[in-house]
Amino acid sequence: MSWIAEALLHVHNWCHGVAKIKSATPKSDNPLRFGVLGAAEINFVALFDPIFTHPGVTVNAIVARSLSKAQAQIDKYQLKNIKAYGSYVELLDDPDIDAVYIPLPNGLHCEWAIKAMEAGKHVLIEKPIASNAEQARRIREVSEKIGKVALEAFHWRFHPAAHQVKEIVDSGKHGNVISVYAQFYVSAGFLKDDDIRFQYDLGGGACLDLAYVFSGTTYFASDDIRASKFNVLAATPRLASVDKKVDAAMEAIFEVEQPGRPTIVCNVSADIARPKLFGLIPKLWEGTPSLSIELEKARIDFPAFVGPWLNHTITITEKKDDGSLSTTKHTEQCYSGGPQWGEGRGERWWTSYRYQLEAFAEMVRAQEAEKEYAGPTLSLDESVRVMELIDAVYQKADLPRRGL
Ligand SMILES: NC(=O)C1=CN([C@@H]2O[C@H](COP(=O)(O)OP(=O)(O)OC[C@H]3O[C@@H](n4cnc5c(N)ncnc54)[C@H](OP(=O)(O)O)[C@@H]3O)[C@@H](O)[C@H]2O)C=CC1
Ligand SMILES: O=C1OC[C@@H](O)[C@H](O)[C@H]1O
Repeated sequence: MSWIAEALLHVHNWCHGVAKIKSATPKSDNPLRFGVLGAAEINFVALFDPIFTHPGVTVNAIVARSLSKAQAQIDKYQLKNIKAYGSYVELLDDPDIDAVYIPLPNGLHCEWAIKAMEAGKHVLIEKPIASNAEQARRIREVSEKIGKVALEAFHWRFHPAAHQVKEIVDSGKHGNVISVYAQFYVSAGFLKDDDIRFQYDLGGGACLDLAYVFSGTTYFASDDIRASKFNVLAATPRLASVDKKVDAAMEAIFEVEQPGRPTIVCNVSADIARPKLFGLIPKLWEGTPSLSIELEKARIDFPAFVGPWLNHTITITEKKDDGSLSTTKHTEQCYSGGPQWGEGRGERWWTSYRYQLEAFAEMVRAQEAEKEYAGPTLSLDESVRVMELIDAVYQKADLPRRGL
């Protein structure tokens, strides 16, 4: 599945001349040294590519359950000066590793994030942070106790476009938020039946795999997610043919209640095996994620909210007095700087993963220097709240929580 993101990234990098920038990026004397837990498909897009343009970060080791698989990934991407390991514990024992990236199946995130922190490493954990809220709380507890950074890799939250939309919403200029809608579909056939996403024991299911729809709706609906109360009103799954505990698709409606604000209704729709048209044609036109925010005086459309680095638009359509949409529209884009990074930070060509890496590296440096990190972030409290919402959706749908 990640081959699609990788192909798009190659086109993006080619269009922006990133190859030259990569070869012209020297590494600092004291870089943050990453070890990668698993030769996962997503490694190139989410970690290697951003590292190539970050002067302060290197990848120093990859481990796979078989040494030859780790070595094969090193060879495939022509990575230099990297150790290959054949046992996860061996990598965690390596004193030359400062931080561990965890692109394991969701059901293994919690176990290995905790083991990595206990081995003295900071952790960047692929989304979703864990299989359920209880596991997410355990990660938060260990991170706080040991004093290591643990960050959920919801990369879209680090892109300036997301911050721009958030600022527009929070400005109050368009009134209160009434509702938020988010969808993300993957066409049937893109994921094989034995994919980790269809395995209950590995934390499979549309809600967890496409958790962006929960992260997106709650981010824009909540002033402070810690003070928001979520009530799941409806959750309708379509079960996977390979395992009836796994949601191939989920449609859910939930309310967000917060002090001093009108209740907001959120609708989410996620599908990891979207049925084809006439059973034959993948509905590729439905393939891009999308998100819309209905406010009292306007509607904001932020399609491609998950991958704004490729190309995005933020369209604000004003409403007439009767609440219907007017023809007055305004479209903007934001690829660098923005309200949270600030003027001059980032580049047009930075992917959301590159922004995420920038933030993670700064968080680690701040933590090590016992300083406050003030840049864009995604707190473990937010990660826990999103997982609590997903647990509640599974409960409403009469499906077992993952990770039991
Ligand atoms: N941020 C993003 O844009 C994306 C994030 N993701 C997330 O990344 C994670 C990995 O996804 P993806 O790269 O597609 O998955 P892959 O199946 O390619 O990778 C999963 C890795 O987990 C390891 N693994 C360990 N135990 C098991 C097991 N019991 N069964 C299967 N694999 C195991 C394998 O490692 P080994 O090499 O040791 O055999 C494998 O490399 C998921 O959490 C997913 O949600 C995925 C795609 C995009
Ligand atoms: O970005 C993504 O796209 C498709 C999903 O299956 C994947 O896990 C997700 O992170």
